[in-house]
Amino acid sequence: MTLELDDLRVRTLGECRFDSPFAEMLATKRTSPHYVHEDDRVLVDDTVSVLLARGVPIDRLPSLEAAGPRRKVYFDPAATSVGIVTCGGLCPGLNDVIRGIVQELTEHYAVAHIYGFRNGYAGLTRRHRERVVELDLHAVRDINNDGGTILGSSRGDQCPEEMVDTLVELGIDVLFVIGGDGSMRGAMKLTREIDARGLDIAVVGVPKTIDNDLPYTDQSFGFQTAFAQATEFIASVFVESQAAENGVGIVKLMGRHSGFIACYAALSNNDADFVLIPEVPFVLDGPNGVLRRVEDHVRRHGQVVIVVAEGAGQELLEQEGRTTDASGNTKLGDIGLFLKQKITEHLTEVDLPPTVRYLDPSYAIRSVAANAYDSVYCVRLAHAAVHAGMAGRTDTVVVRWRRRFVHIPMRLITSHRNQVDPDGDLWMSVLEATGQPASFGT
Ligand SMILES: Nc1ncnc2c1ncn2[C@@H]1O[C@H](COP(=O)(O)OP(=O)(O)O)[C@@H](O)[C@H]1O
Ligand SMILES: O=P(O)(O)OC[C@H]1O[C@](O)(COP(=O)(O)O)[C@@H](O)[C@@H]1O
Ligand SMILES: [Mg+2]
Repeated sequence: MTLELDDLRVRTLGECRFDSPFAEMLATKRTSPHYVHEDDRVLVDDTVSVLLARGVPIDRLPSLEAAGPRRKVYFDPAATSVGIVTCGGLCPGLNDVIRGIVQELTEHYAVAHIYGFRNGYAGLTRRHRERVVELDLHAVRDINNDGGTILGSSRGDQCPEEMVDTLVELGIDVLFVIGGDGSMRGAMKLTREIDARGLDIAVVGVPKTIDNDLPYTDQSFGFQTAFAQATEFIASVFVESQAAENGVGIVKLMGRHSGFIACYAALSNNDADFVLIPEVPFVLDGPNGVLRRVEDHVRRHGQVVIVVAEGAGQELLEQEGRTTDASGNTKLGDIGLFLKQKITEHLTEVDLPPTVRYLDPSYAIRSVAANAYDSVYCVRLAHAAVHAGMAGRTDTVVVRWRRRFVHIPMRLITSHRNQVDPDGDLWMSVLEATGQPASFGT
């Protein structure tokens, strides 16, 4: 997708007329290597060749609005009510984001009310309206020490009209949606309904994905915590595989469409000999197939460790009878167990009867509390989201792009999926670290 500058402009509800609590602090600030002024913009591209190829003046290059506090805000803080909802799969750091939003809104903007909706978009429906909780500093004090989300989450479609009725009933001015691609699609339906009714409600997203598969964001929050957890499971099967004759360790990791968790976890301690991800198809049979390569490795080293992303090799599995979850995500076939079976059969056939250690840590990598790095990242995203909302930005998501916090239009975050580029440097690092071939098969 070729982006033009105008595709990157975020929507705003109107002129910012109220004094911001940060006005004094910002009065003398100018752009520096470590700060981007609110009137400045951050470039999307960062290579000379791409910038030159655009062939436009610098001020027409694709660029993003800087996130952060404004000197003036759109909403009168003392009269502002805010809602927060967390949707979709869990991710380390959800509580940190909630906490950061509540603290910033309370301590600096001193808004009138902060409401938490329970269990995702379901919490905005009529039947769950009475379960809305009021959030204050006390309610969020220690929540960063826990995984999950104090608000709960859910998948499954809800009616935008009904959800907007709830926002109106509670007098919500800004809704913060912490969620993934599905949540942002839902949030865009909310803004469409808000626009249709001519309401003055801002919707600001904080992108969440354990798989790191959302575009226009350096790396999603919680991802680092999750792959660090995954590393422990790889280390376990490595130890087991070393201790056994023809030891085979297999770890299946989350990653429906993108193999980032598998790549990073595998690189982290370099115990993996093969990494299989959705972005790089593979074949099992033949002289260059996975089975022969695994066999060669076991012959040479006496053991092997394979890390497989759950979405890898789906084309090798039975496609019939595939169902979808409540949000419409296709349920995947189990590539981990399939590989376990095929590798066991193959090694037994070639007289290398294996001892297989198979781990599927599944939810164990995403249900933990965020590590210190992710906690910092979450609180900074939370602050950015609050500033965006108070400044009347809507249909907008806050992200970190090339280490700067910026605003992007919500529709861009759902425009495509971030995937491991088989021609990119991450996959090259995986190939270097594992020594596996660039492709299996022909
Ligand atoms: N196209 C869509 N339109 C409206 N709501 C959606 C859409 N896709 C998902 N949602 C809703 O967003 C919420 C979270 O979506 P889901 O796909 O489960 O997780 P994620 O946000 O992590 O992608 C669910 O309540 C789901 O029904
Ligand atoms: O069982 P659930 O809750 O549907 O979640 C499982 C799936 O969600 C994912 O973590 C993706 O979710 P996110 O990218 O939205 O975090 C997949 O990797 C995983 O298979
Ligand atoms: Mg999703």
